[in-house]
Amino acid sequence: MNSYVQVNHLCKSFGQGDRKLQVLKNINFTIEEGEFVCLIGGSGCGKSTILRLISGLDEEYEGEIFVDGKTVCGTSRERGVIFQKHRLFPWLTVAENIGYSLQHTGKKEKYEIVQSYIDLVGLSGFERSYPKQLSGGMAQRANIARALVNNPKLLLLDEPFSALDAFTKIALQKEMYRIKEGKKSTMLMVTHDIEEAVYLADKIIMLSPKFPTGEKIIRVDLPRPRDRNSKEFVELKKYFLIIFSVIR
Ligand SMILES: Nc1ncnc2c1ncn2[C@@H]1O[C@H](COP(=O)(O)OP(=O)(O)OP(=O)(O)O)[C@@H](O)[C@H]1O
Repeated sequence: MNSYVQVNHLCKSFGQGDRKLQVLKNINFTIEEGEFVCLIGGSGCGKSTILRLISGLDEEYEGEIFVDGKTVCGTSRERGVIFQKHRLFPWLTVAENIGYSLQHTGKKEKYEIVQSYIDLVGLSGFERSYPKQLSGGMAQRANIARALVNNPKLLLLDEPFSALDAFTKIALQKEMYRIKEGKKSTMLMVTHDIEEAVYLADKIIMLSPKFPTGEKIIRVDLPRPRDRNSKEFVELKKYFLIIFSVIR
């Protein structure tokens, strides 16, 4: 059976001639339907580039990228993207931002859908607020709801919590996993935070040109809900930190 996402022999360069920079060299991995996968690696190793290629925002590469058995061709509502900084429209309210892409949905249905996502991300009471009236964590919640409203089968997240304070970050990590389980979506998240990866991921893909094939894939089999203070969690985190210190 084919995996939901299949990346085969992926290579990507920027620039040409003397200025050519090869960022990705022979990257291979798969993501199964419903899996939560984290992508980690040193700064500049090409994590965001992989996300952009899978999302279809960048279509120039060598190798193969299949999502749901089809070669990725341009962006699609089936693949939602969440960036580090929210991209809410400042002139629209939270509810209007979340419902923005539902332009062809009837008024009553649209209201119900938007409200259900507002509830899902814990923003009830802030429907009529504007982005500038929200905290960083609340804006990112609205951003997540806006991506989820299209019911994407695959959610691509580029360091979505890195600008948040530690408490908000932990709360949103928990909610992200709850949302993934509830909506049965598949998620690929880029992160610098090893603890975040060990907490969330079913599988961690480490990127480094120091690995023979450009990447190393490690399954995280800790039971859920995960306890950040358990011996197994702390040991796994230490293990990743050691590998990370060698490969970056
Ligand atoms: N549009 C572009 N044009 C030229 N070079 C680019 C472009 N996008 C990315 N790069 C280069 O590709 C490399 C990988 O960038 P990318 O953003 O994928 O890395 P990253 O692993 O996500 O980094 P970080 O963890 O610091 O965000 C970097 O050297 C970057 O300068």
